[in-house]
Amino acid sequence: RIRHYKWEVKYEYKSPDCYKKLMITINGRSPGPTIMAQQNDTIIVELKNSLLTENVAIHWHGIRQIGTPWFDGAEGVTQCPIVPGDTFVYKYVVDRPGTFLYHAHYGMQRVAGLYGSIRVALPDGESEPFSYDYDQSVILQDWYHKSTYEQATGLSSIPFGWVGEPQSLLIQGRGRFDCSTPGIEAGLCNATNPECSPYVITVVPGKTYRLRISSLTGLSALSFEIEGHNMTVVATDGHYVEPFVVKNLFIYSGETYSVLIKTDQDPSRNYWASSTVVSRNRTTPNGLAIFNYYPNHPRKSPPTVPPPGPAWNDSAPRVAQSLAIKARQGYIYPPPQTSDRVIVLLNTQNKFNGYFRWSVNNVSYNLPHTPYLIALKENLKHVFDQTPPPTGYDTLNYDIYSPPPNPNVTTSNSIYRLQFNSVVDIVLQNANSLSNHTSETHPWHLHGHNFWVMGYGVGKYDMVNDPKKYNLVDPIMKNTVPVHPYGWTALRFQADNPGVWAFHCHIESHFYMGMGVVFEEGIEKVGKLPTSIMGCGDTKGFHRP
Ligand SMILES: O=C1O[C@H]([C@@H](O)CO)C(O)=C1O
Repeated sequence: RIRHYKWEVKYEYKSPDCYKKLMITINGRSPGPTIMAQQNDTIIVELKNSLLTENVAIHWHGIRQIGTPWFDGAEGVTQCPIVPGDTFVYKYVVDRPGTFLYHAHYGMQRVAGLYGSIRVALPDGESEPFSYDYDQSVILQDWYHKSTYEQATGLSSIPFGWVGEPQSLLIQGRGRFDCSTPGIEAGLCNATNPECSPYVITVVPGKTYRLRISSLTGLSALSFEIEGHNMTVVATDGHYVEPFVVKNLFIYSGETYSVLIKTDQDPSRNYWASSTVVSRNRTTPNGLAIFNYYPNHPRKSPPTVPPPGPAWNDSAPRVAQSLAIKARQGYIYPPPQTSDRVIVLLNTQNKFNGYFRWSVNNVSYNLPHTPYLIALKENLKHVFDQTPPPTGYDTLNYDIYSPPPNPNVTTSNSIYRLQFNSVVDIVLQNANSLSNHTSETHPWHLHGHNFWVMGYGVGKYDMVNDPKKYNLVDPIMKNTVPVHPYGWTALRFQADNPGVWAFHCHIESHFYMGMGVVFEEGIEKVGKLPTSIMGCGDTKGFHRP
């Protein structure tokens, strides 16, 4: 089956949290339309860029793009940007059932509202290993009143202008900023605007709901809960999880979870659904939606105060949740028991020529102007640094509990070239940032693959002993995974998807500040590139037949 979408991307004034600002919409909406498909369908999205003065590119987050690496949507990696006025056609197969996402992958555009979800159902005749009566998707987001241009300019200025904590948290595109905050210009914030009335999840008593919860925050790690209701986690990133029950779900930018919720509480009232910032000293109020028991009025406020959420600085329950996620019995894809190569990636905040940057093994990442996929296929060796980036750091002497001793780094656009079909282990090692006693949570997202999550640990990764603790039996497969403060996370994947794939921190400002790497595998197996991805950098003129 072919699912054909026509999207127009443009700026519009919106008030998702009652405060009026420019937002990027798809066909007038943010979140954009949900792509509904069945496994093995072909998705065609005809995207018209009506942003007037701004390029665009859209990444299909969690879709592996097998055989179509040129439609991954990572600007600078797999395609040239789509220029204003142009229409670009994405065409790819959704090869796995589950919940996935799409979002802008150009500059810091995602945080302007250009995102949505993809829901892929099982083929006819197949059924899920759990049952439910209703199925609903909710995207969590954090929201800033400064434009992405102001944010990006601050991040790349001296003195450094940090984006700061978000002004509000959105649940399915709706949040609430306090319009009586001092200093707000008259007329910009209107608490009675229907655009910012809380999102309502209406439920019938005595049923089971599947809630597909995803996060596309720009910065925040979140805890999500529904007052008085437990949630049974059953899937993440398109893979079934051995079920476990939580009161609150920790979710990081780029992750998706399916949970089951029984509507078995007092049906005479409504309940709060709430998102709370964790892992950073929060100043943002909780995001609130209404979990509405039919037939109560959907706007009737619950009689209770919203749940405060967990303590922001207690990382133990977050690590515990990470450790609890295992592949579901009967749906286990056993990992290769050994790997061919180990790449350790030290995550640090540093400076380069006085600019704040994030880096991996002391190299801060810059995207080239000519996309790698085209450069590699056409053998344009001069467009990026051909020296491979470092595969580790000084594990013996580096103290992950102190700010970097040499805070200065280099920048590079070089890439890791992986042997086709080889098994690669990646160890993400977290450390102290430039501020004392601070280590942040970074959600890392890999394009083109699902990886096995082999293990998590606190402290410095031990090359000899920690691999012995890997889960070789039932590790979950995911596409996005957190590395916890002062901790490490180990992943394994098979380099079996010909193409060029980004791997980066999903915090929008951190990727913008250099927190990412790129892998190449099997470039010689990549088919003929479509000319539509060309036209920028050294590929100018390539689009002529
Ligand atoms: O990249 C970042 O910069 C700030 C801070 O470290 C410096 O202001 C912060 O919290 C980040 O995540």
